[in-house]
Amino acid sequence: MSTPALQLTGVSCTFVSKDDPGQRYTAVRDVDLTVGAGEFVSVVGPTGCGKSTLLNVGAGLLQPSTGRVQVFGQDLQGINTRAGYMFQAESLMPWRTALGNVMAGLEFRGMPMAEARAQAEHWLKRVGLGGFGDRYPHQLSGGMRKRTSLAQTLALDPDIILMDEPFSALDIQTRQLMENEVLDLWAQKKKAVLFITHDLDEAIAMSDRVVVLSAGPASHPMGEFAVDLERPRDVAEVRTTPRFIALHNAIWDVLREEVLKGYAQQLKAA
Ligand SMILES: Nc1ncnc2c1ncn2[C@@H]1O[C@H](COP(=O)(O)OP(=O)(O)OP(=O)(O)O)[C@@H](O)[C@H]1O
Repeated sequence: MSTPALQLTGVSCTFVSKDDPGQRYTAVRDVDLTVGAGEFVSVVGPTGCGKSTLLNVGAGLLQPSTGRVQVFGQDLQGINTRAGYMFQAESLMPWRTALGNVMAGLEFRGMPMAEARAQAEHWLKRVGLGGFGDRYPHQLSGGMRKRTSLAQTLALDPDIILMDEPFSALDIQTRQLMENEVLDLWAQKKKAVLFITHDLDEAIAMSDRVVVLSAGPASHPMGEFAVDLERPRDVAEVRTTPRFIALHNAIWDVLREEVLKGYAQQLKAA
């Protein structure tokens, strides 16, 4: 097997509790998680189980309390420079146009201005925003802002793409369009993707593999499912196929109990 793009081995993350600074809270414990080069892996799990924590560990934004993180076989030190991120929250700079936003990362990397502009224009076109480069974020729809973020991430040509519920704020139609766009772009370049979502349908429709996390505390993977649906896929159409439904049932069997536990914990904490 080739060297994984991202490998977490025995990763645990313990925080000082937000509610009681005298207490420690172990969000994830002893997590092994691998994303192969070119593989699309989704992580699903109940709310608050530690999905974003694992993504932040993979991004190098959070150092695990114990465990090892390797990127293409090398121990990760500091920020994961081979990864690009796309988060749930809006990440565009409101004072920059769409083009300016896409150019920003390239400029920060020291790319000459003219080249950065050409690259950014290319990527805006690729995500269907060719004519919108001069618009500011507030002049774009939510879906267009997400597309701009996508162009921003892809323009940097990362080997690993980390996505934390990137489309959760979108309406269902726009969301499915974006999901299909991501799959098209992914199929062309086959980057390693670690995709975090609450939405099991989305996870199955997009991925090669779905990893199910248990409810916290000390969350850990409790099931892993290979998604053997043919590609290319249309995320709306694939949901109606018998194989999708069978996979959904199998994964939901594992996930249901954890979602209920996670929900009960939230109620207790409220
Ligand atoms: N910096 C921190 N300090 C204290 N606790 C934290 C910190 N970061 C995360 N946690 C806790 O760790 C747990 C996991 O959080 P995380 O955001 O990773 O969950 P999640 O699965 O991504 O949640 P959601 O599905 O709601 O987005 C939560 O209980 C959270 O409160």
